[in-house]
Amino acid sequence: MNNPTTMTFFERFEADILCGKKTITIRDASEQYYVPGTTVEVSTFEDGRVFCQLEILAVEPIAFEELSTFHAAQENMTLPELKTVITDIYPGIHELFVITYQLCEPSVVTE
Ligand SMILES: CC(=O)Nc1ccn([C@H]2C[C@H](O)[C@@H](CO)O2)c(=O)n1
Repeated sequence: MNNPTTMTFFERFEADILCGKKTITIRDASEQYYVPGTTVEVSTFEDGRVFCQLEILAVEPIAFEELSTFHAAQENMTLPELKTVITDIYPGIHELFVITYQLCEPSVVTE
């Protein structure tokens, strides 16, 4: 899918994204088509509630075995926690993509 404009996150990661502690997400090949420089609308996976916009900064392939404490810190996790999360979401997967993003400030609506 070219130039996707939406992304979902599990609700349990919302607070870390909004306070800037989580600055990457690691996804499977189906989500490799985000385009750096574009802005995506972000909603919860569970109920589709929109909670922010993110600017995509980079999309880079990575093997599961290459995940490091650096990636874990960017996810606000330890490396064992990150590997468990990914294994639970994507059992048996090796080819992954690191999507780096930054939080967009909410736009102010004026009259
Ligand atoms: C539908 C779906 O896969 N949604 C996902 C996938 C991953 N995440 C989070 C969990 C971890 O913080 C990283 C690494 O996969 O991305 C998610 O919130 N929602």
